[in-house]
Amino acid sequence: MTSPAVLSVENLSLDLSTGRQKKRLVRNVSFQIREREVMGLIGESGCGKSLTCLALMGLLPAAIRQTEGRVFFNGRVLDTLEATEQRSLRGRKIAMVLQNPMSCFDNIFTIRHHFRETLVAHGAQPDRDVEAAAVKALAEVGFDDPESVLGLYPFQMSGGMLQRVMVALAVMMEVSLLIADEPTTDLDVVAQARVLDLLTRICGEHGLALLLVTHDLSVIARMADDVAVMRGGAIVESGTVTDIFHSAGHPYTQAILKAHMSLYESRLERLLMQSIKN
Ligand SMILES: Nc1ncnc2c1ncn2[C@@H]1O[C@H](COP(=O)(O)OP(=O)(O)OP(=O)(O)O)[C@@H](O)[C@H]1O
Repeated sequence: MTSPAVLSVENLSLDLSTGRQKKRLVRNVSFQIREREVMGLIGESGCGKSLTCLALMGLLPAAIRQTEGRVFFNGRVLDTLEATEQRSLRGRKIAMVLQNPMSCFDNIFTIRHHFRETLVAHGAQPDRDVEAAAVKALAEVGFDDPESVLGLYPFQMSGGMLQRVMVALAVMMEVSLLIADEPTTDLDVVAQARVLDLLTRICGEHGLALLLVTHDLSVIARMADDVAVMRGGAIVESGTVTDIFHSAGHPYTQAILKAHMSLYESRLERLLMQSIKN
């Protein structure tokens, strides 16, 4: 029996509207993510991946609006919920990990303050045992000394550490859906592997669904169950990773798979494979 959809996006369209400019940036995007499923979203730069994620979080820039379509979260239409209920749901049940996590933190407040504010923003009592919940979540995402992390300011932490704090906030809030928008882009390879391992482990242990945006097809091959390919604001092809990678139907998907092979099926990869075998 297939598990129910945590997120269901139906014909989502997003339009830019400024004084002079009107433009459709995302058109008729539809996909579903089920419990415990990892869905990859790939596509060329500027095709609308991040805007799609921001729309799901209710965080679109002021000039961009959702003009068509509906988003269901656990069977409930997000748009028809009261504004406060929507805000509460997004953040309490849906969390996002960004490529540039610094933009999500305020440098003048400690990590402790961010944990406290997140809980309070979603209706918890400020005197609840924030400290214990935060320490537990920070330990879960691999911090050896979580108590001391609570006293740090964001500017004292690396991008990889702040991403782990974002995942810890999601763990503490017990979200059901995590959206990771290019979580490895700004990291060195060791930190990349650490973040991907962390996402895999946390999603597995907590039964989260994951929407993973990346340009890296190896990451999709390794982590995702399904994949949707975007181009020019629309999804041109979607299906299981096995189906799409084995027999891509759309010329754009075929082109990116071919480009990936020519880039990475390289001498370096062969040498690495040999050294692993030896
Ligand atoms: N605040 C904004 N105002 C106007 N246009 C915007 C804004 N944000 C994004 N866009 C435009 O919307 C389109 C989609 O942008 P988006 O950031 O979603 O692309 P993307 O697929 O995530 O790209 P990348 O892979 O490079 O991150 C682009 O043409 C971009 O220029």
